[in-house]
Amino acid sequence: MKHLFLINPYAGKYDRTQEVREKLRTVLAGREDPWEVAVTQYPGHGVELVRSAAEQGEPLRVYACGGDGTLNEAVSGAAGYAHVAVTHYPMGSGNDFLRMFGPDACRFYDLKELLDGPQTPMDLIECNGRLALNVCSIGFDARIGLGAADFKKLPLVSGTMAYQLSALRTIVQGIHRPYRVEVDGETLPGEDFTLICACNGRYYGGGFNPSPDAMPDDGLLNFLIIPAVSRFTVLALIQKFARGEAGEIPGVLLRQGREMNVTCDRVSMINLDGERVDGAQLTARLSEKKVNFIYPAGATWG
Ligand SMILES: Nc1ncnc2c1ncn2[C@@H]1O[C@H](COP(=O)(O)OP(=O)(O)OP(=O)(O)O)[C@@H](O)[C@H]1O
Repeated sequence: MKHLFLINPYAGKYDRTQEVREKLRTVLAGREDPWEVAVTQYPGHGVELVRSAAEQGEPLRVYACGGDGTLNEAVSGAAGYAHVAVTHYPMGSGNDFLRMFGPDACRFYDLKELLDGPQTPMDLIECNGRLALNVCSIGFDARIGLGAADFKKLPLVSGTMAYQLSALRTIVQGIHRPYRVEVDGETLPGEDFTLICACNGRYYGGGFNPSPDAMPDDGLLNFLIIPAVSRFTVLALIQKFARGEAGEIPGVLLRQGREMNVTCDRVSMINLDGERVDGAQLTARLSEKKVNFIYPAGATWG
């Protein structure tokens, strides 16, 4: 059994590569299993590194040392390889996928818990030809979260301020847009929507909880479709969304299924586990039991 530690030096607030290397030397001292550190050099490199390690054919455990983007890359590289398993050693700013483990989420910070942890097959979302483990979305949330990058580049603008400016721009430009939404062949009623999510996990965007009941191993995706809301009610919507009460928003549509198709009237930002993909069409399809996920023994997500 080989262990591969995939480190993203750009995750979180500063580069922790050296710190992780030192920790690994201590934690792995005396163990016979071969292990290796791979540091990502550019976005997408993690997928290539994990896939080429998987193709060697021997049993492999991959530890994504970074945030949700790094976990996404590790999972995308490991998907479909039965002899490979992946876990998350959280070092990002959000680390949202792990939040569904509740009080057990903090156990992922202990490498020893992960080294011998059990594994279970989890579903993935195939989204416009890429893979996601957690949440794919389009609409108000994606425009704010992904659009913040435009403001982060400006001088004197902090991270929080970038999100506030992005929220302001999104509200001014219009909260809802015309979309055609279809879930498992059923066209959903309505023409204008605020936000559309396909959830395998439960949290995203730094703790927002669109789907408190989503289970990443139940062979189903949870879809949340929020209709058009006014500028006056958007704050109440955000609060409910953060607390996992989106189902109480008037007119909200909740579905469980295997495939959602969304057509937009223009090329839009699509959120895929916190990463940006642009398109005028979103297809989010269940990819059942596609990756093995390692967790601390006894930790639960049910
Ligand atoms: N060497 C690199 N240079 C630039 N970007 C990189 C490099 N390696 C990985 N990346 C990219 O860094 C991005 C951010 O990584 P990640 O999501 O893991 O951290 P984060 O944003 O701090 O955490 P979270 O998503 O949990 O908030 C990802 O899009 C990944 O593709």
